[in-house]
Amino acid sequence: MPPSVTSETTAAPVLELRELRKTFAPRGLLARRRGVAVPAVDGIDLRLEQGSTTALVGESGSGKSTLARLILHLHKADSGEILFGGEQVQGLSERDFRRFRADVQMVFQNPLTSFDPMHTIGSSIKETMRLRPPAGDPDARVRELLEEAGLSARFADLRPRDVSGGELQRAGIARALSVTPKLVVMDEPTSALDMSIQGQVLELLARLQRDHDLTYLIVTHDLRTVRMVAERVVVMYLGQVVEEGPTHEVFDDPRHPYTRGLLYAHDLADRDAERDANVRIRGSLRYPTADERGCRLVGRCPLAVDRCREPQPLAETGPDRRARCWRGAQGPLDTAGA
Ligand SMILES: Nc1ncnc2c1ncn2[C@@H]1O[C@H](COP(=O)(O)OP(=O)(O)OP(=O)(O)O)[C@@H](O)[C@H]1O
Repeated sequence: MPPSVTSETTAAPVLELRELRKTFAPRGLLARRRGVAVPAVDGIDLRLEQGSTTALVGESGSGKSTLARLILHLHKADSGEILFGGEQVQGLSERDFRRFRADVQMVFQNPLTSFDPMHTIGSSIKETMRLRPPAGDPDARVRELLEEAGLSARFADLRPRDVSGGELQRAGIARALSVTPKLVVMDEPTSALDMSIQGQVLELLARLQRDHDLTYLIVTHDLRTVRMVAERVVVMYLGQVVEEGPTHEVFDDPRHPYTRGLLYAHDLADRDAERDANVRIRGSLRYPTADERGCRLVGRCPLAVDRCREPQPLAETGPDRRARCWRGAQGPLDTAGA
């Protein structure tokens, strides 16, 4: 999905996050194994430009969903700032907050659980539309929205269980658009769908983005989709951004071993047995202990050396690119010395 506008203006980004942080109270076995409480979102900075698509990737537990929920105000941040169109969301009046709630919409992974099974698709869309009522007849607007999402008007009278997964996801997209949002946050928008349908839904999203100048933030594990649709990618590990930049640059020349390991695990990097040992990220998420201040990947990284035990800033690795690895800051991972 290329951006619909290539703007060279200095207009405020649609969304900006500054030093956003959220820690949950420890729970369960995993928490007991942790040496120290690690924030689910740990000082994240992010800018989303109008009309762009950014993908948020990382293993389960890296904090992607928490970040999405903080943006949608489904969680309250412990600290940091969220700016929407240059305005602090925390300080908005009730009326302006209602406007913000309409401007930022969500498309869920599983449309079956996000639609009320007792209501028709049309009445669910009308319910959302109450946040920003249309100028004309709401029923006519529902039909128009469904048609725009590639569904006939008769879908308004059907219930979620009477339609296919792909059709319901289209209805979910129509529902998100019903309040003319500026930013749409999507959590694995196609992963619950058959392969054959996934492409069609991605095409629909691309068309709607062009037609409405929408900004997309896509949370996903599917790096192939990221390569197809997102011009920017943000890689998270244990609550931190470890790498970010233009997708094709990051995928062609990853500057953090974690990014390279993810690409390798998804068969998006050259594979052979010799390379395996230098590239593969070992084991599963491991939380740092209280005395560990360096790279959070250190126990799993095939390239780790003593220097990695020092704090690693998110360093420039090129125009509009950053990585949290001293090695990547020096150059491509295969050439930087230890
Ligand atoms: N409501 C909550 N209460 C306590 N801990 C939570 C809560 N939500 C998330 N966490 C913890 O925060 C960390 C980040 O989780 P999060 O769901 O944001 O990761 P994720 O990258 O989105 O994973 P997934 O891809 O599986 O959705 C995890 O350690 C998780 O256990």
